[in-house]
Amino acid sequence: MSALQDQSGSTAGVVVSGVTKLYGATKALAGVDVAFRRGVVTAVVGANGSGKTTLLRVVSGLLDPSSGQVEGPSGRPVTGLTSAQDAGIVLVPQEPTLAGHLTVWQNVSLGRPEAASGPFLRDRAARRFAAEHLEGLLPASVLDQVTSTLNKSSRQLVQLAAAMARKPIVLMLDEPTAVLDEDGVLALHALIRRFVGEGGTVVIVSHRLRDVLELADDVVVLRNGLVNHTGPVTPQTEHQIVRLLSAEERDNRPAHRPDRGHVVLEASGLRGWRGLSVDHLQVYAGEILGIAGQSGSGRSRLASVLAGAHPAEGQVAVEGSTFKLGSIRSAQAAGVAYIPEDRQVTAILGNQSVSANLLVGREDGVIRRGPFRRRAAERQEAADLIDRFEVRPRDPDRHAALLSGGNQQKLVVGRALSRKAKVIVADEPTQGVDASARGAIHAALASAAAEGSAVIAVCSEFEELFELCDRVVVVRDGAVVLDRPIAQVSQDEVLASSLGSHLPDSVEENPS
Ligand SMILES: Nc1ncnc2c1ncn2[C@@H]1O[C@H](COP(=O)(O)OP(=O)(O)OP(=O)(O)O)[C@@H](O)[C@H]1O
Repeated sequence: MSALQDQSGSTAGVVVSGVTKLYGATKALAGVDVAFRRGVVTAVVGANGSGKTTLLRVVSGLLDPSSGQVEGPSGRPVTGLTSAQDAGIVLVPQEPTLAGHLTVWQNVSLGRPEAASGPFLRDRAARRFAAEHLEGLLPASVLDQVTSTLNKSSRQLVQLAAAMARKPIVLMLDEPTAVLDEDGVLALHALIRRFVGEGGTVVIVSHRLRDVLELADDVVVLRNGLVNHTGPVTPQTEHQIVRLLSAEERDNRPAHRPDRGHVVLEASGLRGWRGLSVDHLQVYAGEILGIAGQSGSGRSRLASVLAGAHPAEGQVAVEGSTFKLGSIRSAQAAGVAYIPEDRQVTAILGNQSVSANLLVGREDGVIRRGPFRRRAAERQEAADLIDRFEVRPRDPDRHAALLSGGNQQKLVVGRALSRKAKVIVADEPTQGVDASARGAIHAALASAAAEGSAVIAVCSEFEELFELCDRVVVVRDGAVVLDRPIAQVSQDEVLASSLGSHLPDSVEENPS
């Protein structure tokens, strides 16, 4: 960290002056003036598409601003990637940039002179170098693992170790906690506190209010590419942010659902895929079943088998008819809609329009009459979905790749929920979306259940689990270890069973 201590007494880490960024007619940044202080964590919050990622990319030299300028910690202007790197500005992006086929130690050490001789890594030195930077984030046992075999949370922590290995003075984090499990969040928070304690500057983009309130000293709220509010985090901040972010007052509570109906999905004897072992699971019409568990527990594996996205032994039936496990097509034909976890990789057709992404695969009477597609009806349906799921900008013809991360996610969710499926399997349905869209997605899942669908949602956040679901199953080591109505279980019990630990007797006697 000597680079940090070498800095002059100035309190300004980064100064952004009059920065605009245009993408054709879209003004992603419309004249941003903001300073990120040294020794301080600044949270940047705002609705999906408000310009947060664009601001981080401009500051870290990945994007040239259309006008305005950025000054780094030494007071020198940042004019591109190299000058940002020279200024010690390091970005950890939303989408991981690791080389999946390399080991963890190779990814952390890549490009570091301390670990190389010429263009080649010195294996022992590089491994030692990587181990130092991984400490406190992940156990040393992962050093030799091929990075693509790690779960998302661990990959994100490797990305963070690789960023710290670049000896940053300014650390820019774009949604770092979106994919982290609870341990990962704690490790990240500890690392950030240490780093700012030594004089570093941290800028963190996050949709999780918890990050802002627990971690940040300053907060910057962006709205439509402009700074809408900036100031210290105080006890009033939570209320202020929620008010500033919700475009309109909305009732986020799910609609009332009737009592659950008949069995819609029934799984039995599921075996395989890294120890998955579920004897029997039923999901009923009108209910939202939450799947909880630690990262790596098998919660996402179970969801993807139920959705036909991964083969396994055993059977899954929808209203009595089995479909072919491992065949999404067969599951879809049986009435299953799937919102996968890695949606930007597996679900977005980047070079297709927003409207094509929303309507892909739709063959129902709204869209088609006999052999003909109904173009006007298609446009209307796409416009309705854009409104309902708050996709921004409201442009059905825009390439999906040009949307912000949260808005791409709304496309995948909107597509799945518009099909009137019998079963909806949603893996982290609100990951990365803003507070307002989160409410819209919860309401859409609740209304699908109210109309008789069986909804299955993988929830890593307790808040979402308890707000959204009627029943919870907890998965540990590939097996269901708890299955309970949500009204009869406490957060402590869910946590304890996911960890395989026991609660003190007094708590076990009084669940809820
Ligand atoms: N390469 C691009 N081409 C065209 N428009 C873009 C491009 N990248 C971003 N935009 C647009 O710029 C605006 C700001 O996007 P940005 O990714 O900065 O938002 P964000 O606040 O990070 O959103 P999120 O919370 O969803 O990640 C959006 O309207 C987006 O559609």
